[in-house]
Amino acid sequence: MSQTVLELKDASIFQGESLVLSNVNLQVNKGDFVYLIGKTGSGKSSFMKTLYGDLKLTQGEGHIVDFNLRTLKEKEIPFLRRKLGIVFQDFKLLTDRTINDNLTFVLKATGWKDKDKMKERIETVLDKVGMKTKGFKFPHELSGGEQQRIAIARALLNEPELILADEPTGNLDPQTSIEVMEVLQDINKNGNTILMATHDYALLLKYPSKTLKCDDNKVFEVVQRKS
Ligand SMILES: Nc1ncnc2c1ncn2[C@@H]1O[C@H](COP(=O)(O)OP(=O)(O)OP(=O)(O)O)[C@@H](O)[C@H]1O
Repeated sequence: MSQTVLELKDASIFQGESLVLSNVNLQVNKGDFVYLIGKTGSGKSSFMKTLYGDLKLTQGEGHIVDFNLRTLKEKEIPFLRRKLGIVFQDFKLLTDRTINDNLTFVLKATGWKDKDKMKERIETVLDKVGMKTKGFKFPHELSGGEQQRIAIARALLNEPELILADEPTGNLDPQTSIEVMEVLQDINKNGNTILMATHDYALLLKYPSKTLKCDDNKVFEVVQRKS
C-alpha cells in the first residue's frame, strides 16, 4: 500500500492578506518525484514555505509527514523540519567552515552526539552525492554544482521522509543542472520522495514525472505529451 507523505485538501495559500493559491488539492506518496512549475510570482515558493512551516496554513487541510499544518505550533516547526530535507536555490551553506563542519553543525543541532556515528553519517551522505573526497573544503572552494550537491547531502543527513527542493538548479548552468538533477534522480530511485519547484522546462522534458502547475491562483496537474 502506498504511504502518503503529503496531502492538501482545499488548501489556500496566503502571503499576508493576499491570496496566492486557492483550493489546492494534492497527494504525494512515498517514493514519488513531483515537479511544481509555474511562472515567476505564480506561488511556488509560497507553496513550499507553507509546507515547511514558514507560512501558516489558515484555510483548508494539510498533512505533511506526521504533522497537521493547520494546527502546527511554532515549537513543533524544528521537529517538522527534521523530517524534511530542504534544498534552496542559493545552497545556504555556512561560508565560515568546511563542508564536514557544515554537516557536523546540522547533526549536532539535531541531537547527534557520538563523534564516530556523525563521521560515518557524513561520509555516507557525501558518498550519495559523489562528494566523498570534498569534505575538507570550504564552500567557496567548490563550484555551484558541487555546493548544491553538498546542500542535497545536508538535506539527507536525518533520512528525511520528504525532500522539498525550491528551484535547486536556479543558479546553475544547463550542464551543471543536469548533473545535480542526476543526483536527485538517484536518491529518488533509492526511495527518497521529492517535491521540486522549478521553471526549468528542459529538465522536465529530460526527466518526465508527475507535474503540478501553479497558474492563475490555482494548482493543477499537467499531463506531458510524448512527442
Ligand atoms: N514575503 C512576501 N510578502 C508579501 N508578498 C509576497 C512575499 N513573497 C512573495 N509574495 C507574493 O506572493 C506571490 C507569489 O510569490 P512566490 O515567491 O511564491 O512565487 P514563485 O512562483 O515562487 O516565484 P519565483 O519563481 O520568482 O520565486 C507574488 O505575488 C509575490 O509578490
